[in-house]
Amino acid sequence: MATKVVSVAPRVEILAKSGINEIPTEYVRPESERLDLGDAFEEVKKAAEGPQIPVVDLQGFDSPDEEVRRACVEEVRKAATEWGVMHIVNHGIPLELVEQLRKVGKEFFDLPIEQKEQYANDQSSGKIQGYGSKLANNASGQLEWEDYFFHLIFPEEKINISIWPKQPTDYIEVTKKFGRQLRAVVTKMLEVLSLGLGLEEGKLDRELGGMEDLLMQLKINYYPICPQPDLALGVEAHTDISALSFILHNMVPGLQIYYGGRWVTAKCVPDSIIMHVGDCLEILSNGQYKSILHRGLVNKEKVRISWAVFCEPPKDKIVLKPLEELVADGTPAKFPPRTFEQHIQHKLFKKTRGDFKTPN
Ligand SMILES: O=C(O)CCC(=O)C(=O)O
Ligand SMILES: [Fe+2]
Repeated sequence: MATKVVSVAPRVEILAKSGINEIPTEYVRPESERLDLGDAFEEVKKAAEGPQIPVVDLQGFDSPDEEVRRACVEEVRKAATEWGVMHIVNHGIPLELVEQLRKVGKEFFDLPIEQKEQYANDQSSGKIQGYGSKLANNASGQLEWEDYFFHLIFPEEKINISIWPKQPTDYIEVTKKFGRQLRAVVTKMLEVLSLGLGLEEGKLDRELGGMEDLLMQLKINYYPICPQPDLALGVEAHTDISALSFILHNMVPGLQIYYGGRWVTAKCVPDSIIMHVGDCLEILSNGQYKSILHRGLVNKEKVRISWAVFCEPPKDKIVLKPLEELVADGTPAKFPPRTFEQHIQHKLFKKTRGDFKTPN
């Protein structure tokens, strides 16, 4: 009888709950990477000194006063240029809705494993939406300390609701509502970022596919408690392939940004949403806005959950390249033209080859 070889991703939640004191070797990072790893709670204490991720207030952009609007654009431009990441406050999403989103996501992950497995994705057959854990994608077999749930949330016509969690029963309603609200923030941020580049305010949204084609993918990252946080990573160092990424979390620290030659741990800023510049925006802006290297630490005390929403152009419809307005004799194009799909393949190729220290 022929046996089918299936690669089953181990669920980190099961490992974490098994009571082990030492993590399996696949989760142990290489020695060079381990030098500056640590428990996220310890690292965030150290972050009190040193550089901080900028906090940007978006309220100014709605002001009737042109000066106030301009100051807001400048604040965002500076953060996107120097850091490529910022905490946004007064983003406009009702805080009760953010709380509901956190609640339904947590309730899904609180379900028994067998129930979550009914939503398992199947990466080998291209079914990437659903419940999953990282599959080793290089020879070292290196794994990350997290499970996740991944699905499209916007535009609604493109959603496949049949793969969304049915439990808790309000998951769908709350998550859809959040998707709509976040799309309004995306519109606004792309306006601000366009103006920051001296472009007309609708430019970046259109270049990325606009209301019909720009996709918003939600990834709920679930990082169980880890007995050896100084050996593991929840998410290894990477830049996001998206145009923009938004992150909410359950106020447990973990996110680190590579800035000024060292890892800076993000503080938990109440009522804020984190926004990253991703590779696509770095390309369109000809490198003016930076797609930064970041990673996720784990800890010994608390489960961390984060909600990452990746805003992406369609895979093949658009050729991404530095915008004409930003290319001149003295500032040549820094990136060759490529579709989003080609960009993904290019990055995967570099990664499987092992030279992933400076992704892009
Ligand atoms: O959990 C986080 O804070 C970051 C997650 C992340 O970088 C990602 O999912 O791409
Ligand atoms: Fe990321």
